This record gives sequence, structure tokens and C-alpha cells, in this order.
Amino acid sequence: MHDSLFADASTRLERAMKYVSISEDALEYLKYPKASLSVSIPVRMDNGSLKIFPGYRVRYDDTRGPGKGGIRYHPNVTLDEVTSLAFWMTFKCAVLNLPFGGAKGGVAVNPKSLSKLELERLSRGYIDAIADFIGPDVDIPAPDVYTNPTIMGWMMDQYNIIRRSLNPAAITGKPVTLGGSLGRNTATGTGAFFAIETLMQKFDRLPAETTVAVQGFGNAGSVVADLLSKAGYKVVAVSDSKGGIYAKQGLDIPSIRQYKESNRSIQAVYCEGTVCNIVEHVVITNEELLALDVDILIPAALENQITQENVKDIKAKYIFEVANGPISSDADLVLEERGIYVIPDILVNAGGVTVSYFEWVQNRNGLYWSLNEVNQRLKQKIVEETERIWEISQEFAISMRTAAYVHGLNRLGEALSAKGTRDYYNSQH
Ligand SMILES: NC(=O)C1=CN([C@@H]2O[C@H](COP(=O)(O)OP(=O)(O)OC[C@H]3O[C@@H](n4cnc5c(N)ncnc54)[C@H](OP(=O)(O)O)[C@@H]3O)[C@@H](O)[C@H]2O)C=CC1
Ligand SMILES: O=C(O)CCC(=O)C(=O)O
Repeated sequence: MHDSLFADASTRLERAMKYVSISEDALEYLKYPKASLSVSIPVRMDNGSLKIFPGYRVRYDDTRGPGKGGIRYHPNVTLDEVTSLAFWMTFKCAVLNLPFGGAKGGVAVNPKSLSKLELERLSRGYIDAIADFIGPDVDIPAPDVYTNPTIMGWMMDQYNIIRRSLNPAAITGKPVTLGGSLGRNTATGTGAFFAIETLMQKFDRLPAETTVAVQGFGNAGSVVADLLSKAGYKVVAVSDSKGGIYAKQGLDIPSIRQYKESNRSIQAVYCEGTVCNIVEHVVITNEELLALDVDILIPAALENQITQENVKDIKAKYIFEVANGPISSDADLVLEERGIYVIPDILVNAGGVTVSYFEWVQNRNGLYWSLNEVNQRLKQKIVEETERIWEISQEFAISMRTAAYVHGLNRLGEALSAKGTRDYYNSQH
């Protein structure tokens, strides 16, 4: 693994290069982020003191359209991490053929330590600091780890106050009442479910005979766990930041979601109405969850969970990356050698940005879609691109990750070439 997450992420590009014929110039452009903004956000705390939080927004590439990507609130956020996340967004949007480039933002903060009012002041302060860097035709933020529709609502409101106009398409993942799309809040897990279903059919795997472990039980992880268990898969383990639970017979995911909602922690429960009883289970650590002997492992939390350190312990047959960057590039090679299928983040978790695109389209048209229409369109896109990446991986005998980068690189290369020769910084694009 490289010292820098971005250097590690970039190696995936290098592995895909030999399977594409795009210009040297295009490749050179794609090695660097187009623009990076670092800000200091002053926040008046409830006790009257002033705290300054470091924040970032990186626009990696906008050749195919405005930058697009979420905003993360986490104590470990750095410019290097945000750059990597913006790089992945660039390829994700190309893989899904969305008319967007890649961007990402973040604030180094532990949001769990803030009151609701402090959180609102921080969110508005972040938009004050980056307002000139974003916009519905330039760069469009959305939720990521520890941000949510409420925070997106505050951010959009702050953007509107600054611009003195209503700009619903400036931020996606908003509350539905403020112009958010139906289905955005469940889109990441739902898209992952469609990708899993598409590939499990190819591997002739029946849900009832397929065990699953999910690391991370937030917006992405809890939804995919729920959909898999409803489809008959046996979800035997889940975890959050405090650790995990395992039950050989399978867990009742809707009950665990209900419990997590009211208690902010996971517990192996079975609920009838509001009464929840603890069922037989084993308490495990996140490390133990990753090493479980399951068919499908779903990392749905943070980066670098599977590295050279623990890759030898992995026993799953298929890993679906719902988190961004959960596997380091050297661990990737070991998994490939061991015949473990890794289905990459830039495909598996693309449901979120796909429905963000639908939200942006609806905001611009002023015509809103039913949940059914959103999910139908999402399914069509995820299935189509999963099939295409599968074909590329078969054609060149390469991993699904390299195939996804080949697919994205071809689209990005085509767009960069179509724009013609340019060696200047165009601040409008
Ligand atoms: N939200 C979205 O639309 C998208 C998200 N993603 C990616 O999915 C991943 C999860 O994001 P999302 O679900 O939105 O985030 P959330 O904030 O909704 O949930 C994060 C979950 O991860 C858990 N977690 C945090 N740290 C750890 C840790 N060290 N070990 C195990 N679990 C941990 C949290 O635990 P706790 O509840 O205890 O805090 C929580 O359950 C990220 O990689 C994100 O970039 C990708 C595409 C879109
Ligand atoms: O919905 C979006 O625009 C971006 C979601 C995101 O941050 C991601 O896909 O990692």
C-alpha cells in the first residue's frame, strides 16, 4: 500500500491503461485533480467559544459535465482522502455514463460531538466557504459518510441565501419536501443490490444458499443488507463503528435497523412492533467480520479495510465494494491471485450518484418522478453497466475492477479528445 491514498487509488488507472487506446494527453490530464480548495470554517459553539474546522472540496475532472460528489464529515478527513474520493467519482460517473465529472468534499470533524445547532452552523459555514467553487452547472455536492438529507437541506438553503435565488439543482440528496428525489436516500444500497443480483445470476448462486456479511450499517450498508435479506439471502453478520454481531442462522435485518434507529447502536434483535428481544448471536469485532467464512462480503464503511495486513484472512468468495476504496491496491492483487471476485466501488455504489443525477434532472425540469420510475431507471442503468463491465472482464480476462476502469477510461478519453487540444485552465469548466 502507498503512503498516500490517492497514490494507491491511481495505480488502478495504471493497470487499466494497457487495455485502452486513448491519447497520451488524456491520460496526463487524468493523473491530476483539476482544482482543490482548502478552507477553514469558523463555528461558534453552543458554549460561546469559537472553533475552526478544516474543510475541502476537490473537483477532479469536469470534462463530461459538472463535478459531482458527496460531502463527508469525519475526524480523519484530509485533502488526500477527498482527492481520492473525487478521483473515484470521476470514474464512477463515466462508468454509469452520467453527464458529470467527479468531485468530493469533506470536513475534518466528529459530527457526533456537535449539537444539532452546531452541526447546522458548520454546514452553513462550509457552504459560505465553498460557494464560489460550486453550483448546478459547475460542481454539485451530495451526502456521504455522516452527512444526510437534513444537512443537504441546510446547505441548499445557505447556497440560496448567498445567491439570492432558488437553486434546487445545486445540491442533491435533499429532503423530498425541498426538491429531493424519491429513492435517493436508499439509492446506494438499492444500486448495490441490483449489481449483486445481476452477478449472482451469472455465478448460478441461489439467494437461500448464499451467506452475507456487511461491514457498516449506515445509509449504504443497512439498505443493501435489508434488500438482500428480503430477497432471501442469509445475512449472518453486520457491524457499525463500535463492532459487529454474527448469527449462523441469519439476522433479522429490519429489526436491527429499527433498533439502530432508536438506540444508535446495533444489537441482534427480533422486534414485534416496538418490542425488541435479543436473539442468539456472537459479538464480533470489525476485523473478525471481514474474516468470516461467508459467500459475499460487503465492506460498506470506510477506505483501506482490507490491506496487505489482513488480506490472507479473507475467506469470502465475492467482495462487493459498497464503500469507496475499502481494498488497498496491493491487497487487490492478492485477492485476484486467490480467485476471490472483487466487484469495484465505482460500479457497486454508483446507485447513489445515479439517483442524484435523476434528482438534478427533476430539479431542472420541475417535473417529479414516482419512486417506481426512479427505481426502474436505476435498475436499468446498473444492470446495463454491470453487464458491460462483465463482458469487458471476460473479453480481456481481467478483473472486474480493471474492466470498470477500462470502461470509464474509454468514455473519459473520448470526451477529452472531442474537446480538442487545450492546455489552459478554463475556470468556467
Ligand atoms: N451515502 C451515499 O449515497 C454513498 C455512500 N458511499 C460510500 O458508502 C460508505 C458508507 O457511507 P454511508 O453509508 O453513506 O455512511 P453513513 O454515515 O450513513 O454510515 C456509515 C456507517 O459506517 C460505520 N462505520 C464508521 N466507521 C466504521 C469503522 N471504522 N468500522 C466499521 N464501521 C464503521 C458507521 O457506524 P456508526 O453508525 O456506529 O457511526 C455507520 O454505520 C462510504 O464509503 C461512502 O463513501 C458511496 C456512494 C454513495
Ligand atoms: O450522490 C452523489 O452525488 C455522490 C455520492 C457519492 O459521494 C459517492 O458516490 O461516493
